[in-house]
Amino acid sequence: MSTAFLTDVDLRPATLAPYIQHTLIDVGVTYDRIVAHAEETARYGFNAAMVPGSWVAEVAEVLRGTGVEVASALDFPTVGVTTSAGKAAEAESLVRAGATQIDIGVQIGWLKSGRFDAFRDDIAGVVKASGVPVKVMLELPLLTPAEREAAVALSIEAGAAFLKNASSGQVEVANPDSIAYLVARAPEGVQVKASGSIKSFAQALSLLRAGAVLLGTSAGVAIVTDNVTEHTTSY
Ligand SMILES: O=C[C@H](O)COP(=O)(O)O
Repeated sequence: MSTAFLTDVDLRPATLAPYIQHTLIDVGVTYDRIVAHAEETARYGFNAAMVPGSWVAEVAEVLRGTGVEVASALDFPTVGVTTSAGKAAEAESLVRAGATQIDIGVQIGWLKSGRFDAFRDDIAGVVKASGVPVKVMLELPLLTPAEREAAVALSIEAGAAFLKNASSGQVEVANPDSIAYLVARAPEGVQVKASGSIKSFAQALSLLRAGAVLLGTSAGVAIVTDNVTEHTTSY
């Protein structure tokens, strides 16, 4: 995915749609809501519909033939509670159901306990079992500087396709500094996804300018229609 458009003169909210992963991971999501979300994802031309694993098959069915990706998140929102074997098995079943990308919560408790091999192998197990691009949710604000360095290096070693600053806005409001930190450490072939309370076109643009190539947000429609009341237009 290229960010060449960022130098274009035609920078409008709608041009960001292909960079947005349209997210709906709420408790109690119904069939009607999930189908509407999938249809909306295709209608606005978002990169992917990011949905709970339990609805992946239905979303894949709606999006069949549209070219829109189907993404899901493992061990989320309960980050760090799922076993490695459970994650790998779930990853395999999500891909069988139609997921083409997987985001995963990582075991930062293991990292903080010095269990580096276990931390890496937990991610590698999902990479191997899924065979699709895996995005690692690093929860950067919860890590010390040394833990951040280790988490990034171990994720890359494990085969992560994307480094992601955080799983949600409860952990971090996505910001250009975190994205630049990850971009500076991502080798060729590894990219950066921004996530966490991305609510406005201006904020989205600042994250892309920092080097993110994907934005995970539940406010995709507001961003691409620039229908966000709280932001002051400064782009
Ligand atoms: O990766 C996606 C995030 O969970 C999006 O959630 P949010 O828009 O509520 O921050």
